[in-house]
Amino acid sequence: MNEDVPTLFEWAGGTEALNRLTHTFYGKVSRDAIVGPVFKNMSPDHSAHVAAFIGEVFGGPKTYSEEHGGHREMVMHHLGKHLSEEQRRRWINLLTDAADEVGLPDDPEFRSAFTAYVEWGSRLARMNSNLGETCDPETEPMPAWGWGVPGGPYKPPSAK
Ligand code: HEM
Repeated sequence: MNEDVPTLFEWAGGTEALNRLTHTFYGKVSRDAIVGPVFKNMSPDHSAHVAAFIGEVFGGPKTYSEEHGGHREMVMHHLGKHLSEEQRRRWINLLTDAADEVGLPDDPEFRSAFTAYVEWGSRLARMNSNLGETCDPETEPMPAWGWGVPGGPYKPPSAK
């Protein structure tokens, strides 16, 4: 990728913005009747860990890999949770609400990449949650997400 192109992590606003996102999001999750019950035992660090995970996927620091067990650990957290499609969809809807509420960039390019990643990741999380012991998390590398087909950050028409 061209060195002048910011990563999704940088464009999102870095660690501080992603922490704001997940903090607001898990507040909504914990109050929600559909998805709240599966998170009733989440740790106080949960939102910071998920922010670190997403940040790393988006090209930020490798904090989740270096300090929180890496991709394998994330997959392991979902095994046996038996998530339903209704719960996954609510998770996505609440995350999108939180993204708007905390003012994550709302340009078409960023939201396309963001939504593609969480749609993909949440479907894998749901699949893994129903796999039980047949899942081998070792074979799943940490994903690295980019801008995708839109091809880079939004540029206002006058800057093109
Ligand atoms: C892109 C999608 C997703 C990502 C990146 C993600 C990431 C993570 C991470 C990093 C953890 C471990 C947190 C920690 O270390 O404390 C975790 C745990 C968990 N996730 Fe996800 N997740 C995703 C989707 C989902 C969805 C769609 C659901 C449910 C509808 C879900 C339910 C859970 C649950 C129940 C836990 C364990 C909570 C506990 O410790 O009790 N995840 N997730």
